[in-house]
Amino acid sequence: MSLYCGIACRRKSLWCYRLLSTYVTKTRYLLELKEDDDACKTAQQTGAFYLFHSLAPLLQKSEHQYLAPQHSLSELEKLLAKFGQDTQRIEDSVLLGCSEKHEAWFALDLVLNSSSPINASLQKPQMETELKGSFIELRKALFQLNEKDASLLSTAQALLRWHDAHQFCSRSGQPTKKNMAGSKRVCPSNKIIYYPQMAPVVITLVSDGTQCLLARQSSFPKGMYSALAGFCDIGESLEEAVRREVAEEVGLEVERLQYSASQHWPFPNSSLMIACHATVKPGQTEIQVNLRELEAAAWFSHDEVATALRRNNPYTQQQNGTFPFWLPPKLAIAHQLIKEWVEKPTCSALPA
Ligand SMILES: NC(=O)C1=CN([C@@H]2O[C@H](COP(=O)(O)OP(=O)(O)OC[C@H]3O[C@@H](n4cnc5c(N)ncnc54)[C@H](O)[C@@H]3O)[C@@H](O)[C@H]2O)C=CC1
Ligand SMILES: [Mg+2]
Repeated sequence: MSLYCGIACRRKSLWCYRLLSTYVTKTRYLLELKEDDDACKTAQQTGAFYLFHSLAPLLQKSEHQYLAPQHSLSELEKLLAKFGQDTQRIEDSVLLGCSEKHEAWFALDLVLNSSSPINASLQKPQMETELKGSFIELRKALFQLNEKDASLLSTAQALLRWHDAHQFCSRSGQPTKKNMAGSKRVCPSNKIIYYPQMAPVVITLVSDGTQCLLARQSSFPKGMYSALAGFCDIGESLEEAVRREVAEEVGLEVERLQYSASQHWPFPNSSLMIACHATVKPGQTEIQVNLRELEAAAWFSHDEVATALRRNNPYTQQQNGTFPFWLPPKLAIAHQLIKEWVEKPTCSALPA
């Protein structure tokens, strides 16, 4: 689908209108909202707001999944009045994206960044009653959201958390000021601009050609195994980070590496998960688990992994008290990486 968006590009003093795709016009519109506070404020008039309470999104339960309700600006203004807050609070909201029809989406945390104290008579349970929903920890709800809501709420939580943690300039100690969209903060005294950041993390599915290596940390839910993951060190390339993480965590050297996909991951802070397949050197498969980082690691056959991917109810404890081997849910990039390997076990191709 494409349309004339009215964005003009100047070429030799002539304005020429190009036929731009819906995606391009949407992207340009969002860029304008990030750069122009007035345009962003105007977008709030027709925008939709997702609400949070101390970084937990407002959700409504519907059958086996959660839905994230949206509120219009006028609904939000009425709610803020009921909660004893100034409508000025709306300026604390952050821009998340927009629909194809340029309805902008925002997120506002009703508690964080709040300069006006919350009406003591209206605490969280009363707010939930008023909002006909519950504020639920994103970690608990993420896998019961549809893909669009999961992605929007992950971005929202990451941005709201970043703003909450960057209220002051690390150079001057003065309060920083958020732009209307929330895409940056500026220190008024020295003009330093702070942008939201993500930490790069490599996640690698190591294979020996026929089996794949999965590991678990003691903090994982019982029975769950995943691919090896680790934060990139400063100065490292992606390839170097993969080699180091695999060596550190399971004492193996990887030889071949293939990029698969990436994903924003909001926990515990904001990470960019970069997923790769890798193969170990032939005959070098003996694992030496680093017990400071992992609880266990093991090689799994193609059949074992394919069966685990089909498992629906992973938390069910077996009669002997153990939990069945299961894998991260569909929305996690680890799941996609493992599924890719099951469908094509010889993924890894490039030298590491
Ligand atoms: N979306 C997905 O499918 C998956 C996501 N993950 C995420 O990957 C991330 C990294 O995995 P881990 O094995 O925990 O990493 P890791 O193997 O690097 O170990 C974590 C340790 O690294 C250090 N570290 C270095 N840089 C850090 C930074 N920027 N932030 C925090 N700690 C840092 C800390 O000492 C920390 O305890 C986790 O946050 C986890 O949530 C992990 C597996 C699957
Ligand atoms: Mg790790």
